Amino acid sequence: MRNERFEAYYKAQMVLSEEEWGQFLDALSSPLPTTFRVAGSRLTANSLNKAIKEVHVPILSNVIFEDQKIPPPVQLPWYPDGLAWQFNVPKKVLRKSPEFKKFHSFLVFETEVGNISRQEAVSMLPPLFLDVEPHHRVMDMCAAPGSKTAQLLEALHAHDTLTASSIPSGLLIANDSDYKRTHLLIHQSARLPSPALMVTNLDASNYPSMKVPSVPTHPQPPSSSINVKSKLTPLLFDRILCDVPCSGDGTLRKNLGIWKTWQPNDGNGLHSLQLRILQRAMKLLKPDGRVVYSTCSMNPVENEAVVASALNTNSDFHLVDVSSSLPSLKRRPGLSAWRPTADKAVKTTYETYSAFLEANPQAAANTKLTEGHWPPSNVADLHLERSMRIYPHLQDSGGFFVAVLERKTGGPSSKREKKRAVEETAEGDNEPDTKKPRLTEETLTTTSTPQQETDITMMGASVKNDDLSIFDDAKDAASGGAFKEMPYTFLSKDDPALVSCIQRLHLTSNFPSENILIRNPEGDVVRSMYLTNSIVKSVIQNNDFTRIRLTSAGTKVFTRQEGAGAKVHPKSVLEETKSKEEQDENRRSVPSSASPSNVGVGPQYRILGEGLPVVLPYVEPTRIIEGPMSALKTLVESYYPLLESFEESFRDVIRQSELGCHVVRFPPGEIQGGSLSHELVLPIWKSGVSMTLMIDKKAKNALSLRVFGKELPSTASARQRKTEKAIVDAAGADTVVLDDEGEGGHGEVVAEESSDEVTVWPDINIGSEHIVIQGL
Ligand SMILES: C[S@@+](CC[C@H](N)C(=O)[O-])C[C@H]1O[C@@H](n2cnc3c(N)ncnc32)[C@H](O)[C@@H]1O
Repeated sequence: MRNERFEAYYKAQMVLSEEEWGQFLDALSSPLPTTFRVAGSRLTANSLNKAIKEVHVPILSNVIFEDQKIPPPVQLPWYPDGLAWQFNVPKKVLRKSPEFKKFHSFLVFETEVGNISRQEAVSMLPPLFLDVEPHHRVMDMCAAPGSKTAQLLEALHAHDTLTASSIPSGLLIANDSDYKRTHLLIHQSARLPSPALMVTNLDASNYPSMKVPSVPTHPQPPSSSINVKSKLTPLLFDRILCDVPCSGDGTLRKNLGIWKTWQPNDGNGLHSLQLRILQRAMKLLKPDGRVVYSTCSMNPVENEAVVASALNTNSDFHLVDVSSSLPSLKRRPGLSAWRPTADKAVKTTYETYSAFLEANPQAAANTKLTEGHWPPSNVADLHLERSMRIYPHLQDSGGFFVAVLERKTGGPSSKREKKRAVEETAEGDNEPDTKKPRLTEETLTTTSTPQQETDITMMGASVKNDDLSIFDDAKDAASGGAFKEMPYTFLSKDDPALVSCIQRLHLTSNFPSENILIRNPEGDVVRSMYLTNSIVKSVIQNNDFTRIRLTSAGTKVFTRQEGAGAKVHPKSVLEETKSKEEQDENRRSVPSSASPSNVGVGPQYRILGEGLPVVLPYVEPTRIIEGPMSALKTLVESYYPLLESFEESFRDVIRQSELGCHVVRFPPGEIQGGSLSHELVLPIWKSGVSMTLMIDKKAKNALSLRVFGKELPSTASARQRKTEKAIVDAAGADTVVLDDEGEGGHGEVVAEESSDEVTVWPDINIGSEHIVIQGL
């Protein structure tokens, strides 16, 4: 793979010595190793990582394929806690070696349930340098498809336990200007459900200011709540990630199309948008806050030039020296000299903007090049060497750039100065400033001709004229284009449906029911209820959701259960068969706010599998049923197992329980053919004569593989479900109907799969505007 323009351009930038140049080109033309990260909160991640290290790696260490020893996966030395891995084996080995095939299935299933994230090694870096803590207010300005958002969420959730999720006091707003891609983002982040997450669809370069009530520093008299509205202050962030759209030449090893199309105007055209995004981030940052700017491009015009211009327009900021963080990461310092060009053939490059103008007198009007594309005269003062460049040959990765910026600690120190900085930061920027003139040097980007735009290669994917979503969507978002999301309505704590739901699910009185929202205008209780944390609620209540183009907030925790089995009434058959003591016990758990008229009637809700970790800390401990390994096996292997199929002690407890949703805890244990290394807590649904595990099919598969070492039989599953349901129906009992995701509720559609099918392992391709599903 060669591209003369690419070589001429990068030689002119003097990014590497003669000696390294050959290694650089060799690495660029060899296949990129596969990398993945063990995701989730630290405790679960460490437990799965242990299994990779102690179970999978030893098996994979002795694989001989076609007389060749195949190297096992190795940990990336620089990633904290050894949670990131790399392996480089041909696809043939993954398909044909039984050991690797099994490992591959394990990776696929664990990825599907969110425990593993297939992610390029270098893409894992920016969130690490952002250093997020659970109380931080964080913004991910260009977030889709969301691999870094997932890492940021994990950092917010650092206090999660093995089975329960914490509710962080912080906030993560993940934004992307491409509406479709915000849905990818929502899908991705559903793997780590968080009440602290909001997703918006705005042009980051023009991100509007939001307001939240200021936190009182002294206890307030009760009457002060009247003035809450007047005490709104701009929402500023502790941490902002600007992983901006870029030309993506750092992804050449996997986006091979870039070899054909690469030319210097790719980066030239993106510089102004990148700069505006970074400048907006700097404005939205708290004093002492941190911004990480990153690209998967090696072009200084998209990297050091952007950072230098941003620093020169906001003297409060400096580049942080992070050379001692992640000491095993091999990196090169940022450049202080580079030579842009507008010449597609890269015959000439220019040391200064004036040299360029002198040689091309007409250029000023016709190119996107501005003075800001060149090193500024004060380049030495900016310490661009503190930013970092990752080249592919350094540690067999993609190419990448990261810069860490902070507001100067010696900046506004007195109280008054700090206050002024906050006001200057966001006050007066309340409306999207589409009409405000952009920095004069940058106007050309947004006014580029369609032909110029066609030439731009975005992040590795060739952009066709009608594919320029970043330009279109940015305009759309900034001008408040059509936005068709449903409103966000918080339920009153006394809402009868909510009270009834909480009572039936046996949640404790400290459950934050004031933070439950639904998505419809009238506040009618519909199918799903979402939980947010207090800061998310505050942002929603104090900002028009259409203005901030809010596409998602919080996490879905309860869903209405459809199906005959869901229509439970206090005088259900079961209740009538209970002893008086049991009935009294049930009544005692009704919260005091629940009036007799609104308890036990109306729709049945259940806790969603994905919402359970968030709700678990609030489930009445005495209501959590202890389950044996044999029960777990039966629940995993069958869809509607009859109560008779469970061992006696468990069966008796279940028989005594009400119809509806229950939470079962399975302690670590062993059974023939299975071993559970750590506690598991799962939602089940009890119908008249059967019981169903309420997790989706993918999660069930991952569980089966992890605990019982085998995948569920794929060809049999749909048929098996129908047969089991028929048996249950024949017994005259109500069943809960599993939906197409296996989560229960919408009717049943399960695709039959061919057992020969090669399962694909999704790759969230950071180097592309598009999510790429790749078979290995
Ligand atoms: C490099 S990708 C982000 C990758 C992402 N951070 C991740 O790790 O998965 C750049 C993203 O910026 C979005 N984008 C482009 N222009 C934008 C703008 N003006 N404002 C916000 N997002 C923008 C693109 O839609 C794209 O999803």
